Amino acid sequence: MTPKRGVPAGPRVAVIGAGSWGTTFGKILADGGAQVTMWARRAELAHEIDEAKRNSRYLPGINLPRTMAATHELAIALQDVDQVYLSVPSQSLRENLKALRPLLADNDAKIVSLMKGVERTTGLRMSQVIEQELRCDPDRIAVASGPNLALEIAREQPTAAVISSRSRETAEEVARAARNSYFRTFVNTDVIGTEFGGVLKNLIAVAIGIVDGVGYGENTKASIITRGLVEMTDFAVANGAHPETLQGLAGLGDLIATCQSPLSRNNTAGRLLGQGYSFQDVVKQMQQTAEGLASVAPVLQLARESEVDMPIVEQVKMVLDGKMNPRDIAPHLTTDDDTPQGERTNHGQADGGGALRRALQRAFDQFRNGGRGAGRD
Ligand SMILES: NC(=O)c1ccc[n+]([C@@H]2O[C@H](COP(=O)([O-])OP(=O)(O)OC[C@H]3O[C@@H](n4cnc5c(N)ncnc54)[C@H](O)[C@@H]3O)[C@@H](O)[C@H]2O)c1
Ligand SMILES: O=P(O)(O)OC[C@H](O)CO
Repeated sequence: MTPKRGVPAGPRVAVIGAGSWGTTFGKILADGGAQVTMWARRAELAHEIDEAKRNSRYLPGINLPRTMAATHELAIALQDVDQVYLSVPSQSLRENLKALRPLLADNDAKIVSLMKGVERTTGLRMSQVIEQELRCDPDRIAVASGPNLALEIAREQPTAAVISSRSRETAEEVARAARNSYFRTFVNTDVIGTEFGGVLKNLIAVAIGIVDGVGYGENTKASIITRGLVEMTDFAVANGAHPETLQGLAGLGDLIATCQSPLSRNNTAGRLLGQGYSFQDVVKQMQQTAEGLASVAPVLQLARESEVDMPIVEQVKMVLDGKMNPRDIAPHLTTDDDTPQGERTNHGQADGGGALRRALQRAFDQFRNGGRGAGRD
């Protein structure tokens, strides 16, 4: 790792994971004045970023800031850091945190998740996995989300995102570091809604990719996006989120970007499925992380537990499992083929307010438990 030239005055930060999003976020932070050290799994990639200021595999054609350093040694990346940003595939987060934990034992740095998946084996959100593995105060944890296609941001196209933490102070501290002339950050304290927005839009983007691959047009896609937002909101609210969060950057905003863009890996994976490739072929062809593919099953499990209908996500699972012809996905946008269903526009009204009622019941149970429980953030 070379010494940093013209060391900036901002916070010292480490970014764990040097794929397309980790590297782009490192650039956002460095361009905002932070002292950034990237950690890459492969020594050659760390060397390329550190020396050539390029990441040719994940961000071809992008020049990285001169002040950005990189290493493949975790201990070096984490030395005296104020903030740690995590950007590895969601299914590998837990194993990575086990390696981080001893190195962060004497450090109360803020920990920020940049990931948009849930853990397949537990159904936990990334901030919950962080809390468990690092055994740290949730007030130190934040998540970043929004319509954030890495390559567009690496090209410095103007973009907004939201930083969420149970502690508004933490959210603001992270938001101050993660902003610059082309990247603006808002804050909220709805960690559940912010994380689920990012997870769920991936699943709807897979559905959009599927119908695109089949050759259906804009009516089909608009129908899926609109009904998809209803599913996202019902699910998130039933699991403790605020409905407004799903109307914001981490919900609707990200849904639009991911469903519209050929840069989206989830959208691309769906398109291949729609063109007739099997799930195994799609996984083989994907060079980068498409989180939606691993999140479908745990999300549906959580949906069943919280009694939320997710007809679109159910159909994505059936296509992934080879149990539904992609051409058949669109006619099944409702759960009931015989009785016309109400198109409710206020969350929680589709089932007579059931989702809202369950969320209130959970809040009440938690209150009775003295604040302990799953919906703490
Ligand atoms: N790319 C985007 O536009 C974007 C935007 C917002 C959020 N995200 C989220 O960021 C997260 C990371 O995505 P990405 O786009 O950077 O993925 P990517 O596929 O571009 O990069 C993943 C990185 O993780 C590394 N990696 C793979 N397995 C690993 C393991 N077991 N341990 C440690 N490192 C491992 C890879 O070598 C690579 O450097 C995902 O959750 C994704 O949903 C991505
Ligand atoms: O490429 P995707 O599908 O992982 O989407 C990237 C970002 O999440 C868009 O906000």
